[in-house]
Amino acid sequence: MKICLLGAGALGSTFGGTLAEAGNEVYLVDIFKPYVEAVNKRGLIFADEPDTVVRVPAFENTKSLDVVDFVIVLVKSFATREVINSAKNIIGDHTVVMSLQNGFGNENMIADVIGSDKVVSGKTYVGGGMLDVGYVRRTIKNKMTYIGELTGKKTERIQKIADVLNAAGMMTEVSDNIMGLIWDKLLINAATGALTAITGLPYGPIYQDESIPEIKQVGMAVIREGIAVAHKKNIRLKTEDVEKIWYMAAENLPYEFKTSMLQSFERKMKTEIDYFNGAIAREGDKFGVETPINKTLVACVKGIEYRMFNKK
Ligand SMILES: NC(=O)C1=CN([C@@H]2O[C@H](COP(=O)(O)OP(=O)(O)OC[C@H]3O[C@@H](n4cnc5c(N)ncnc54)[C@H](OP(=O)(O)O)[C@@H]3O)[C@@H](O)[C@H]2O)C=CC1
Ligand SMILES: CC(C)(CO)C(=O)C(=O)O
Repeated sequence: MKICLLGAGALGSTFGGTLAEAGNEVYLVDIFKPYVEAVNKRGLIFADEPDTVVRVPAFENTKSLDVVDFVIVLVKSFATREVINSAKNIIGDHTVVMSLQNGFGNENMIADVIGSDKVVSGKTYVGGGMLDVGYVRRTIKNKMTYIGELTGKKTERIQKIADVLNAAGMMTEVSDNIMGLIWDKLLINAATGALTAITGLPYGPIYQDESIPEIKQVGMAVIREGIAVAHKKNIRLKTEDVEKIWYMAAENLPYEFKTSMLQSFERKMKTEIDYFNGAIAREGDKFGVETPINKTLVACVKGIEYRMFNKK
């Protein structure tokens, strides 16, 4: 299959490189020039044991590419609209575009640009970490990816994509409830992302030691508000057990684990807060559900971002 990764950071490289290894024709597209140069010069390197080098072409944009069969969007959510607008030339009548990003709202942004008939969605528990430019740690073993049509239908095209991912060793299931899966993960990201980013704490003190009970209380309040919004939207969640969802966020993750939002702050980068707690707050406003705790966390994270980017 001819596949283009829009955004070849930690997770885009993980998916793109693994799909290329399995024999697909893969193109990695990323605006970070040193990455593109490094991958084209010495290949994409996975920190496996031992290292694996995957030869896969990388590009700074899609200008020189033709129409592909399948596009996976893996930029951070705040860059979704821009990246899809810049990649219209590779999207033909039969191209399928899938967001595997965290957060809520990416599918709508993509559909606004190319039409909803070409858009499918996915949620993944696969992990990627960029250890150095073009040098990536991938966590694939026993990590599920769920994909689905926005309509919930089990179509031939979604099954074909699942087959391609499974053939590359990425365990994938087609779901008829992709919106439910999006919200299951949204609750997890909203509960832990902002609280860890604001406090600067890894999971250990929060989950293993339970040193600060107030953090768990606030995290659970975030989840409760999210479930209330999901109810109004008729979203089918996997579980509504608030405490279970709180602990699911830390399943199989080590003491020193840092959420993606904390990692963004540590790299002095913008966060996906608008698509995590911000999305719950926006949907709450739309459906008449109060979300004061989520709104407070959005305000705190945005305040920190402002301070970071407006230093005098
Ligand atoms: N990493 C992980 O383990 C997981 C990540 N996710 C989700 O996956 C998504 C991607 O995350 P992750 O890979 O960690 O993020 P990264 O920041 O590592 O990767 C995103 C990449 O996209 C690049 N980019 C930004 N704008 C454009 C553009 N217009 N065109 C091309 N490339 C662009 C960025 O470049 P630059 O940095 O120069 O802006 C960066 O290299 C997020 O939604 C995240 O929440 C979900 C599950 C696990
Ligand atoms: C690992 C997890 C699920 C947070 O718990 C995550 O997706 C993130 O860090 O963004």
